Amino acid sequence: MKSYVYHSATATAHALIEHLIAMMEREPEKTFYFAFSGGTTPSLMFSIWANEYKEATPWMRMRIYWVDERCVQAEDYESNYGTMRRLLLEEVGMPDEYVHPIYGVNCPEIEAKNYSTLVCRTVPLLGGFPAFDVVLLGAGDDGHTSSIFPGQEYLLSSFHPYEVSVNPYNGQKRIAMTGCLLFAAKHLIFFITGKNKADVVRNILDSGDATGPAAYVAHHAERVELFLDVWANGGRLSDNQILQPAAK
Ligand SMILES: O=C1O[C@H](COP(=O)(O)O)[C@@H](O)[C@H](O)[C@H]1O
Repeated sequence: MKSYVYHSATATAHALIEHLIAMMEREPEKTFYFAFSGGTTPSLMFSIWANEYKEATPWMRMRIYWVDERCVQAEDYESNYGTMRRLLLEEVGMPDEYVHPIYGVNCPEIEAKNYSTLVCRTVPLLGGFPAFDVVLLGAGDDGHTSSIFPGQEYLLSSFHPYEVSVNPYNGQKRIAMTGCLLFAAKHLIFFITGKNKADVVRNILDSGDATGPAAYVAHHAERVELFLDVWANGGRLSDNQILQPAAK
């Protein structure tokens, strides 16, 4: 596992975008299959990407999928697809045929099956499973990742690519990428910022027992990278430098 720590969420987002663009530049003939997470953390990255890297990004070689979705309509502020569409995809003119949303408004059980079928049909297989080039993950401060919450670890060993999960805090249904795709990804990248994530990041970086889905995935997947801001890393920019929060 490699971790990269930057002095702010903005700097982390810049570094991650540049990392992804560099990855695509190294293979100029290749089409890249991305699965993006939702939540609030990637919103900053989407805005920076649209505003500062529109010309530098090979959009036509990107295929866009989602790690997870909340079962709401795309116009809802909670929609992971709706957020990325508004902040990034519409801004850069990404063609619809390259974008594969999870339809949160559909019956969750049917949508999980349909999306699993779509992913199996369109994402190149490796060892019998669809293998995304990049799966971008976040983590909740309770240790959830994708939409796999603590107590739902059985989804990590599911052979269905996507399954229905439930947000235990409000009963909202979700559609979540499960272990069979998470562990098949060529690059699994966590993008985590903010001091409320420091405990979960410590658990991810700690080689001891994982205490939640995010740490479990990080400990058991290959080629895991963490893009962190200093606050998610417990105030540490490096092993010997501990920052204090700036006074407001
Ligand atoms: O509910 C979700 O939470 C996590 C973390 O979200 P954040 O708002 O704390 O950034 C996210 O990775 C996941 O995709 C999302 O649906």
